[in-house]
Amino acid sequence: MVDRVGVIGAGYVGLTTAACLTHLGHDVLCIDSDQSKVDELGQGEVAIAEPGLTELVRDGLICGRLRFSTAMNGLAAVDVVLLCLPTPKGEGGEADVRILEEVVATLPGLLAPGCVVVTKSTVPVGTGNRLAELLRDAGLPVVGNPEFLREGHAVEDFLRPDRIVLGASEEDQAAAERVAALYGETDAPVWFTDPSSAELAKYASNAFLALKLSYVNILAELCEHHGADIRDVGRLIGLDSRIGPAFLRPGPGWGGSCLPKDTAALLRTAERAGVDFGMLRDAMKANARQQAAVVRKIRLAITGTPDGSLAGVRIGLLGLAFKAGTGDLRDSPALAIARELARSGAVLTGYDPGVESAEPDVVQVVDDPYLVAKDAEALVVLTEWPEFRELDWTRLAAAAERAVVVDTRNLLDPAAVGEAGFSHTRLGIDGHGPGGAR
Ligand SMILES: NC(=O)c1ccc[n+]([C@@H]2O[C@H](COP(=O)([O-])OP(=O)(O)OC[C@H]3O[C@@H](n4cnc5c(N)ncnc54)[C@H](O)[C@@H]3O)[C@@H](O)[C@H]2O)c1
Ligand SMILES: O=c1ccn([C@@H]2O[C@H](COP(=O)(O)OP(=O)(O)O[C@H]3O[C@H](CO)[C@@H](O)[C@H](O)[C@H]3O)[C@@H](O)[C@H]2O)c(=O)[nH]1
Repeated sequence: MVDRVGVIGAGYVGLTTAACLTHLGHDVLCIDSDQSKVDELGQGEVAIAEPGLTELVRDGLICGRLRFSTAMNGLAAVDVVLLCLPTPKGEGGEADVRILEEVVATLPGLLAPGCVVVTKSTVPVGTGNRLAELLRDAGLPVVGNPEFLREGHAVEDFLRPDRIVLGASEEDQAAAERVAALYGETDAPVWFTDPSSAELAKYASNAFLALKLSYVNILAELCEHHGADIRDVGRLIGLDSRIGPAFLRPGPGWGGSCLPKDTAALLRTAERAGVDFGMLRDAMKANARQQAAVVRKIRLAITGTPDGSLAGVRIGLLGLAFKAGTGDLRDSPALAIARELARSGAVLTGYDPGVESAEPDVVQVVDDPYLVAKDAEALVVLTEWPEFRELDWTRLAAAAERAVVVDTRNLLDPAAVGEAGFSHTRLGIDGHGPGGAR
């Protein structure tokens, strides 16, 4: 069945949702309060780099089933409206749902009775029940449908998700069925549950990933103390089907627009409920320590001591985004490390295939990876873009003042950087065993 769908918010989640639902045959009106974004999208210009997204947006515009607007009144004609609004980190760590609540408060005056209101934003447990109560008198059923897409894989994850979660009260089950039908034929398990379970499942999923990552980052440190290799340790624990191989690569810390804010929000939820979720607090602390440890490694590689001065030292950064495949700088560990290096007096140049500009007082962004090496005393790989492996390391060595590379993603080919004369610092690989020199 073709539905007339409204999507509010045209960011990573909203634009992907709008474009993919159009692709699945629906008629979609996508609303955003940002006039310039709406104008650009109406011209088929997509500012975020997501494989396949621009094509889907343009296909939708051409066939006339995808429209963009800032005007909410067009929503009067839709059967389902999906809320894809920001829920940023508020004071004390909890999710700030004010934008969402302000928009929801306007819906009874805008939507036709029977229109299904769907929360795709990540919202704290209890939000769905509260919204359902608020909208019941207006005859608007509410369904929670948390989104699990990853940046850089947004379209693929939306169209082929691991699961579709629908959280609704007993009386809104028919509405939940209607939302499930939006996705058409799918191989994914479609799971109907209550609103609170759907909300908690979303936070629990991100928090579990964060726990796994902090675990592997600490293991990498332990590997260094014992001369072990984190790649082998990760592979060997990942072969246990109960653990699985994903999310076992150490790095400069986990970041992005979701994991940091969602772990903080879940911790706050637990604190409010009087539930001790100390392991989550520890994982967050370990993440902050990881970024500090990387800064110490960089100091050590350049000055020979973990506390050495970086005043006036030129450092080239390869990668600024929080992970490869995106230009997103929100809560990027790479940028946090850059800030710390800049605070210590280092002079930074950075290149990232997805990033055109960052914080000018921290790092000068260039559009050529070889420029970051110019007169640098060290290169630091902070984001795992595969193309960094393919760089001409002899050329980089020639441009640099000193051939020193700190590879916080264990990405580079040791033979290629070694042959070019670089000293190569990695995470959890090159330790010297107990009592060895560090
Ligand atoms: N980014 C992800 O990978 C991802 C994945 C799953 C879930 N989520 C969750 O989805 C939600 C949205 O995240 P996002 O990354 O898409 O955010 P985003 O910041 O990329 O996009 C939000 C959009 O909402 C618009 N907006 C803000 N206020 C508005 C208003 N009052 N009316 C209309 N539009 C308004 C903004 O202009 C922006 O375009 C959050 O709750 C997030 O936690 C994000
Ligand atoms: O082995 C690994 C895997 C990931 N990371 C880091 O972990 C962070 C998070 O990566 P990822 O989860 O891929 O980022 P997001 O695109 O923010 O996606 C997460 O957050 C989204 C928003 O809630 C969810 O929808 C997704 O399911 C969830 O994976 C990044 O800094 C990565 O560099 C590592 O350091 N090592």
